[in-house]
Amino acid sequence: MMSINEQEISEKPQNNDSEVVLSVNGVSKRFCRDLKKSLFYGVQDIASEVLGLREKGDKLRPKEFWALDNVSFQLRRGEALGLVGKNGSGKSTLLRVIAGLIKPDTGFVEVNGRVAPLIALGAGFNPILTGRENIYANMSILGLSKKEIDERFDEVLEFAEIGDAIDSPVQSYSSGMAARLGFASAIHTEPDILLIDEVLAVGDIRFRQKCHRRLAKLLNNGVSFILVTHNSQEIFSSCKSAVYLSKGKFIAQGTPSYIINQYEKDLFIDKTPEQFGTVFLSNENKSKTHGLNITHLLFRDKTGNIIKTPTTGEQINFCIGCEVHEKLEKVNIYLLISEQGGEGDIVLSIDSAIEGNIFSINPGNHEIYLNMSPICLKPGVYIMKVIIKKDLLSTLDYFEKFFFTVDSKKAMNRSLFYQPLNWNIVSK
Ligand SMILES: Nc1ncnc2c1ncn2[C@@H]1O[C@H](COP(=O)(O)OP(=O)(O)OP(=O)(O)O)[C@@H](O)[C@H]1O
Repeated sequence: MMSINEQEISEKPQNNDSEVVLSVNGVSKRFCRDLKKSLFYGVQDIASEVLGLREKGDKLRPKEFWALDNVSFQLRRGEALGLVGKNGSGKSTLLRVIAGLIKPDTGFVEVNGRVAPLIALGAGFNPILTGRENIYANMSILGLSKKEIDERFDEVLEFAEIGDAIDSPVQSYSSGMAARLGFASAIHTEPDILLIDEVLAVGDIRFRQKCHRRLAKLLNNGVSFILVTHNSQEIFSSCKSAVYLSKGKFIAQGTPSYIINQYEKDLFIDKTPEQFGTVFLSNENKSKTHGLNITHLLFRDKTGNIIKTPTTGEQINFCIGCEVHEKLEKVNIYLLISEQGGEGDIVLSIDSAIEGNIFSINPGNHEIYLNMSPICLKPGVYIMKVIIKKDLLSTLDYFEKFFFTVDSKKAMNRSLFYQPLNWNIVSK
């Protein structure tokens, strides 16, 4: 588990005075991968509960695992909280526990108000009932009387924009139509807390925008929501804070930019080699005939210390270590940087020759310094291809994939690159 550092604390939303509407306290939930054992444990748990012998659920039985492991956080009135984590990290399970659909094995959830869960597609609709029947069933489960539903029905229908399909069985709906109806009926129950699990992902862009506008309005009226999405942009545009879960554990809570950076970094680091941010090469079996071999690639700060992870906006030197076997003239360096996990587009292409940097290098061991002051890559994981050429054409040596991470020390504007900024107000 990541330690809560100073930055995280300083980046926590500063709304401590507002009312807590949801408090998740040390919640754990265990599941079993084995169907037979799972059924057996289910029967065992029911029997123990009936007989008042229910053991503390803090131990795993064979084939069980923690889908949620001691998760705690709070949600305040009018707060929009994004919930992020890899597939299977426990996000939906957490929402189900909060909605009261499943019982935690340890810990408890305190809710102050009405919770409207919009979990998975169709928000729990019955497929053989019509949209109309489902609205009545759904809204009454959420605590509305028939009269209240009658009064709101037209508004729900208008918001959902599904027209005549309202009288067809929900099983004939597309996933987008079911999501529209689910969202429309949930927001019209006047909830205090909305739980939104990926339902917006299936809507078309226009409907998603309409949902986000409505969510902003609800927030202003004091409604709180938890939004689960794999779309980071949605968290940026809708949420003021975010929680990061990994393997059922609470990892961190903070501003969207801090949490998404942390999450995206972890997402890609899993797939990258151990030599991350520095690489040392053995050139024992390499031919020396080209006159130069790359020995290492790394970053150094201005005093020469090796830095594994450069920080956006800070000065850094990218260093190419090389062993030169003969005097070389007209050497140029070519660097191509792309984002790991991106579309493969080059985010930064540097050809030293273009800006007139063509080097002569004597035999011996050297480090070629590229001073970046500051480094303007945004926080993320990158792959760099390094090519050293002679006479602009022949390749002396190259390194295909140098992986490195760029970190950030503070919250940053979300953009394609970092722009150093200084604001001033000048009196005229
Ligand atoms: N009823 C269940 N029985 C057994 N295992 C379950 C059950 N429900 C969920 N799990 C497991 O619990 C873990 C957490 O699942 P959960 O659906 O909460 O993850 P998630 O973060 O919502 O994932 P995704 O992003 O893919 O929707 C997964 O390993 C999943 O397979």
